[in-house]
Amino acid sequence: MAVGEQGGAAVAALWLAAAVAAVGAVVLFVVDAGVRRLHGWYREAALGEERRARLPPGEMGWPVVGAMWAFLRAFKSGKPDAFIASFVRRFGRTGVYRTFMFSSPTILLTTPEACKQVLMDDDGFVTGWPKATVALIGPKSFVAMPYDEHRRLRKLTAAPINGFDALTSYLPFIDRTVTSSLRAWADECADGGGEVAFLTELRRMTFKIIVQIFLGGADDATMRALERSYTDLNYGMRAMAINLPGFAYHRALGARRRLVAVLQGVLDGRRAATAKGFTRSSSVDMMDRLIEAEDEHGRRLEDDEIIDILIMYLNAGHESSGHITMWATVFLQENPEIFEKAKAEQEAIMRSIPPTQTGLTLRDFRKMEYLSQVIDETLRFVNISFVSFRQATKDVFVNGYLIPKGWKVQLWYRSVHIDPQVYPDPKKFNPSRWEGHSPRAGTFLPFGLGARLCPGNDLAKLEISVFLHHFLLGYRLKRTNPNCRVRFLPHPRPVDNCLAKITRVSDEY
Ligand code: HEM
Repeated sequence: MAVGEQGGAAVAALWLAAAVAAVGAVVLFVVDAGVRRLHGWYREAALGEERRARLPPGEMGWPVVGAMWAFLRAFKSGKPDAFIASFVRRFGRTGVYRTFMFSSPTILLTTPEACKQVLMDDDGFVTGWPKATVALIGPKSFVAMPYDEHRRLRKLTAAPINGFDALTSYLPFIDRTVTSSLRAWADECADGGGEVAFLTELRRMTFKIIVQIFLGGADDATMRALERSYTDLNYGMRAMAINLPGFAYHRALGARRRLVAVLQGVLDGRRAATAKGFTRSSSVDMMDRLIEAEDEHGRRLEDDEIIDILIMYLNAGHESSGHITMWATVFLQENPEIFEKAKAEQEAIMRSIPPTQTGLTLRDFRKMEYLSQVIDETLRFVNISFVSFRQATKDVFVNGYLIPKGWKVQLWYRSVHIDPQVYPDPKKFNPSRWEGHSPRAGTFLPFGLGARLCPGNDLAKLEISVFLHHFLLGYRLKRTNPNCRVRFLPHPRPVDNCLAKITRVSDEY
């Protein structure tokens, strides 16, 4: 073949390949659009025309996965806000969108007003955690409990954690645990120039505190076993529910089985001791309260109910507090002006404490106004609980759009906290924005709102404040990888768990 002919054949082949690719792309586009439309029709047809017309904008996406890929992609690529931003871009700033996630038709709510309406409507909504999460936390815990049972057990368990008397009684233990932990880490870093995984250590510390409150403490081996299991449990919480070896969800189910076994062992020990007539020397803890609790018909809780409530509380009671303590410390250390202002406040508080007083009191804690602003700003900025789950028990209209009975609802606290209309310059860490500012209802939701408001909110703030108080007065943190990548699932954290050197800077410590 002549050279000219060869060139012509190559060009023709290129044209053919381009034509095949173009046809392929069109076919893919048509198939993709068709499958999405079919899935939408399948999920929405039963609503009938009138109700369908009132649905918020959005789409169901592909069967089975829906928006899960987009959600995981955004969070795993370090751009969590890209997920909701894509709804805003495609469907407008309605603040209410429909989609398909965690195997269910779902409504996403992203504005303070919409979140507040749903959180305050106990008649129209119950909790709606994905089935896979319920299987991990426990079907008999608060995440899946009927309304009346939830009210009763919440009352029973919340008062002993959050009231003035409860906090006063926990404060000395928190104070001791914080000071001894800081001292131990500084010693470890001093010897041979070592480092600590600051987040891992903080999670251990907050876990120790919550185990003391709920189980009256535990030996080191039990504590480590529980802690490790909780780490696996949490990784599985926001992962795809694939129960196959090698997947996070599979490991999390194994972790739950181990947690049940450990807690069953503690419970059996308590029951056996009671049967033999032994009385415990230490004071009453949450496990005792749950064992003794009776409803109005004299019914006591079964072992599996007690264990599920404990698994939930022990998890909720240490993960978020540990993470927020780490971020608040990091932000303080990264912002010298904020650090100095917070430190000056703590020094003033120390000067006001009478020499006869040992340790901090709740009165001192109440004087920590600026530190409280630092913590609120950290809660807003970090968005540790970025979303909450509900399910509609009847048709409800939000912002003029229908949430059909039975559909799941996701409340995007994260979107509320980074809305520039609510928080000007939202990507700036600025504790002073809280000075003299009482947030409008629904605009600040780090602990949720309404009947499911976090029962540990005051305890969490107390723990974090006590830690920061001692840190500001006696220690400094130097991160090994200050620009370390942040992973956003299950909670925002640096991938190196905040590897750092802790240095003691005051002789008082
Ligand atoms: C900084 C720390 C914490 C944060 C950011 C946080 C956040 C939250 C949020 C947003 C909710 C509401 C979930 C919803 O609306 O469905 C919640 C519920 C809950 N939290 Fe916390 N929490 C923290 C600390 C604690 C502590 C220390 C405890 C235990 C002592 C605790 C125990 C619980 C429990 C049991 C629930 C479920 C309440 C219910 O369904 O009635 N949390 N938390």
